[in-house]
Amino acid sequence: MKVNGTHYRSLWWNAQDDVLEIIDQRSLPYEFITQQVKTLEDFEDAIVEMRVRGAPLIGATAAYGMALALKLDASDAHMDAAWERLNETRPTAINLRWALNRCREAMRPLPEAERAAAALQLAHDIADEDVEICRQIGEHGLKLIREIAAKKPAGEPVRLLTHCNAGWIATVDWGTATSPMYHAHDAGIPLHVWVDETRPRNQGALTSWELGSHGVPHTYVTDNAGGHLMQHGQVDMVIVGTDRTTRRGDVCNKIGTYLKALAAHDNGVPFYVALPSPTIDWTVDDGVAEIPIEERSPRETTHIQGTMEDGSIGVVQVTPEGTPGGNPAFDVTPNRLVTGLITERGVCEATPEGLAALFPEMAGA
Ligand SMILES: CSC[C@H]1O[C@H](OP(=O)(O)O)[C@H](O)[C@@H]1O
Repeated sequence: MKVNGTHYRSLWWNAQDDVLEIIDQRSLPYEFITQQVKTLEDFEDAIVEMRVRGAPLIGATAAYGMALALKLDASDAHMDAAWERLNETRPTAINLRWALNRCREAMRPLPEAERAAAALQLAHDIADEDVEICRQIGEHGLKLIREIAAKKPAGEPVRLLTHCNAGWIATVDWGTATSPMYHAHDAGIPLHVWVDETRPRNQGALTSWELGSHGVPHTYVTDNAGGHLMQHGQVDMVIVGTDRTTRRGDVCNKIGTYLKALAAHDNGVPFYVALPSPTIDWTVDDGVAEIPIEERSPRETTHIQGTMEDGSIGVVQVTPEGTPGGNPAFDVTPNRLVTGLITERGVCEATPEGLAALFPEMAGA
């Protein structure tokens, strides 16, 4: 999407320097900083430290990481070692494992001399595919928003709520949850988006940065405001992203998503999940029991980053010295609380049958 009028993807290949470039999201929304990712350690750091974040973007980044590894040493042993190192970076988003497996399975049969170029091309393909998948999610989500708009007086905005950042910077472009918003805004449908702050890393500020840059009206609210807004009829639809959705439609997403789903269910508010197919884990049924939930540093909860009075980026401690912090980074929303899944192939129920109908080649695998 555009940043100050210039189109960007969240990562891109710098052919002149033969290196991957990323937007360093640790500096957003305060500063727009790009970074070259040159070594495998750089790739690991970018994912672990969330310079790149969001399930699809993590997957695309990992694909470029494998390409670099094979450029350095195209042997099976080095490919497997790189697979292990990149797979260890973050445990929950399935796109990481999906991209690593897709690369390794494609490279294994090739002669070593062909692997580096083939892996780089595959990384480009994965990035381009993600852009198209997210665009298609936008088209299918637009239909849902248009249906709501049709029931409102002319000019009255469709009021959405979203959690975390499932935006264009969580993917290669468009975003997942935000793609329907951008498509609806561009189609002239009045919108207002309630943006959850999303502690502890405050990805809601990233969503606010994105929506503001695109001119989409929004309000940044505390994580705990969503239930109140829904109780008072202020939300027409919830759209969130996902880091891993099971074959029966259980949805793993940023911590707090489950609570939004409970509030939506209690208040009869449609709760939709924007779901690119690489984010479906076809090997898992029960998300609560089977999806590994990343436990991140307690410091992310006891401290918070922001812009200081002098304009510098600073970190302040919000708890007493020595207070222990807990930081589960995701939770799982059972499929019974999900109204529908917005995929690149259309919208389906959050059920095994719904997903199998859209992805028969995967469901039966
Ligand atoms: C389009 S996937 C976005 C997904 O990823 C985020 O997690 P994180 O910021 O920790 O990478 C969050 O769960 C979003 O919904």
